[in-house]
Amino acid sequence: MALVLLSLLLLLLLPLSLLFLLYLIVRPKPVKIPIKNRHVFITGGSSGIGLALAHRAAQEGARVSILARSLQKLEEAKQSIHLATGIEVATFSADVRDFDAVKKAVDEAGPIDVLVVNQGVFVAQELENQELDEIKFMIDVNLIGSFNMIKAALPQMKKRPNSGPASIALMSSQAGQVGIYGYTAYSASKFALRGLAEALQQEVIGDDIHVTLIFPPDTETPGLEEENKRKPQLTSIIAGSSGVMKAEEVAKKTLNGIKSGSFIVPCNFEGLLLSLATSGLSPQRSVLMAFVEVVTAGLLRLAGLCFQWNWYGSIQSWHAQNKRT
Ligand SMILES: NC(=O)C1=CN([C@@H]2O[C@H](COP(=O)(O)OP(=O)(O)OC[C@H]3O[C@@H](n4cnc5c(N)ncnc54)[C@H](OP(=O)(O)O)[C@@H]3O)[C@@H](O)[C@H]2O)C=CC1
Ligand SMILES: CCCCCCCCCCCCCCCC(=O)[C@@H](N)CO
Repeated sequence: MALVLLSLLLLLLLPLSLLFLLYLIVRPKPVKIPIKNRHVFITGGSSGIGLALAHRAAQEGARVSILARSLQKLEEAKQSIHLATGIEVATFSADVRDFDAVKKAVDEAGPIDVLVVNQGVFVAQELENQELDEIKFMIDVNLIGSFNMIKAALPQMKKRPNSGPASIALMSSQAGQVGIYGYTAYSASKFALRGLAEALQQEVIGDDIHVTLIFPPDTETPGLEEENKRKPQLTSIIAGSSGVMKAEEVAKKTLNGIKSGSFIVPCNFEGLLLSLATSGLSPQRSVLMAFVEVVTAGLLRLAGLCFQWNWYGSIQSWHAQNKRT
């Protein structure tokens, strides 16, 4: 018994002292990215999570710009935000796949303090049945569109006049942390954002720009409603492990994550476990979170394996059932 306790103590003390040493060497400074009176530019801000975020940012006194394709949806969003907050948001109609259009919008909007790259499209289907056009569509909008946005906004962001810290936030998905049945193209597009973000953070930290990656679970939005009309049963079963959130809740987590300059922002409890289990070599500003990552790593690998076993069990029984009928 005493031996077990001693080894447990050692197990905790070792990472703790290592982290303390690291802390002494690195001393991460906490960041505070203000929102009030700053220019927040949100792509996909006319619907769902982006719209909820635009509402929230406006409420907190930001100057808000939203970009999306449909003029009608943009106009409706503008009116709903005006009705709720009395604030006029600027709207820009552009397709993120069109760099020139995006560049024009960004130039018109003026220097950005907080860029939220949130536009995204998703159609769940088995790769075998999904048309290549649809696969390319998701990669183009979710990934190349994000490159276009960042490339267009970055030069101005670096020259921003009010010299407070700035933020580039990317809306990934829990399907960007773990591959899910039916999401080959979508998961690929969202995993890719992480590579982009990790590399970009090293490039822009010198300009006091902080990169944030948000990983929501299924979220009640017009986009999800559309997706649910044709979703493989197994996609729903596996994604069901993480429940469904409201767009407003995700928007709140997102804005708080941006303000604290967090690199990774989980949105619910399952998301926290998932982020800990997949922390990899991502930057971590919070010493407390770093500690939690280190001491829970082994256990969370076990938890992750249990989820995988469970999912493969579901896949197996689904196949067994579908052969019988
Ligand atoms: N809802 C969910 O379950 C989850 C969503 N996410 C991610 O959150 C983000 C927002 O999703 P959600 O709110 O559900 O989506 P919605 O479908 O409700 O809204 C998508 C927004 O993106 C805009 N958009 C789509 N394509 C383009 C384009 N080519 N150029 C410019 N704007 C575009 C849309 O406007 P318009 O069509 O007029 O262009 C709209 O404003 C996405 O990146 C999604 O992958 C992550 C996890 C879960
Ligand atoms: C250590 C163990 C952690 C376990 C928790 C695992 C839960 C994973 C569930 C993943 C759900 C993915 C939903 C994607 C939603 C989305 O992006 C779409 N609605 C848009 O297509």
